Amino acid sequence: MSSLAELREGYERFDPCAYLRNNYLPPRADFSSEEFVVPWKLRCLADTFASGEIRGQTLIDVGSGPTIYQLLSACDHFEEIVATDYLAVNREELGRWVRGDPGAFDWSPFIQHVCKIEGRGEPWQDKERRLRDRLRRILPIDVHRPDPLGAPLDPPADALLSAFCLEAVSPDRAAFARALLHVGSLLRPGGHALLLGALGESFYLAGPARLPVVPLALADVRAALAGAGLALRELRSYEMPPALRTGVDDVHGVFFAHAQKPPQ
Ligand SMILES: Nc1ncnc2c1ncn2[C@@H]1O[C@H](CN(CCC[C@H]2CNCc3c2ccc(Cl)c3Cl)CC[C@H](N)C(=O)O)[C@@H](O)[C@H]1O
Repeated sequence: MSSLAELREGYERFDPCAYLRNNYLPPRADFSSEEFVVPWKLRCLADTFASGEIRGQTLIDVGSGPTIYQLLSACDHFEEIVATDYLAVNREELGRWVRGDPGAFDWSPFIQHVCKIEGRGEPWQDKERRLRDRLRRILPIDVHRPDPLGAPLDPPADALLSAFCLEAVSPDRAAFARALLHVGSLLRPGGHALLLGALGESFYLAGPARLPVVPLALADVRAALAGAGLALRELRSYEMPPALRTGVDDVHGVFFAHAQKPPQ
C-alpha cells in the first residue's frame, strides 16, 4: 500500500527525459504493428474522434505529463486544448514542444502515424501546427483536490481526456475513484470523457523516481466511472505483449474508456 507522501516524494524525483525514453522511444514506440501499445492507444483515440460526435470549444487533458501524442486526434475537433500537469518540469517540457524549441522531444513519428491512420492524407506538419496553435493553456493540476485546478474551469470543458494519470497518482482504488470524481467536475453536462490507463500495474520508473501505482482491473474502472456519474459508452482493453514488458513498469494491460456525463 503506497501513501500520498510516497507518491509526492516519488514525483519530486520524476525525470521527464527518462520518462519519455522509457515509454515513447523504441521498443514501446514501435509503429510497425497495431499489436504494439502506442499504435493501439492512437487507434483508440483516432477511431473515437473519427465519428465527429465529440467536438466543441475546449478539451482538457488531465495529467498530460511531458507528452502530446494523446492530443493528436482530439486537436481537430476542439478550438482550444488545455494541457495540465502536477509537475512544473512536465509543463516546461510541453512548453518547449509548443514553441518548437531546439531540444524539445520529437513527436513527428507519432504525428505521422496518426495522419496515416486517420486516412485523410493530411500532411503531418499541418497537424503539428494545428495542435501547437490550439494548445493554448498549460496549467498546474492536482487530481486529489475536489477542485483540481484550484478554481472551476469557466466555462466547463466540453470534453475531458486523461492518459495513464489517475492510477499512477492514487495510493488505492478509493483514491482513484475520488480523483475521477474530482476531474469529472471539470466536464460540462453532456460532455465526453476519454480515459486511457494501466491495468494490473504496481510501479513505474522515471529516472531516479520509482512511482507506486494502484493495480486496477476493468471492474475497478467501471465502478469508478459509475461512482463519478459518468455513463460508459465503450470500454476496450489490451494485453501488454512480453516484448514490451521492458522493466520500466510492471503493466499487464491497458484500458480505453469512453464515457459521457449525463445532460443536465
Ligand atoms: N496529484 C496529481 N494530479 C495530477 N497529475 C499528477 C499528480 N501527481 C502526478 N501527476 C502527473 O501524472 C502524470 C502521469 N503520467 C504517467 C504515465 C504512466 C506511465 C507508467 N505507467 C504505465 C504507462 C505509462 C505511460 C505510457 C504507457 Cl503505454 C503506460 Cl502502460 C502520464 C503522462 C501522460 N499523460 C502519458 O500518457 O504519458 C505525470 O506526468 C505526473 O506528473
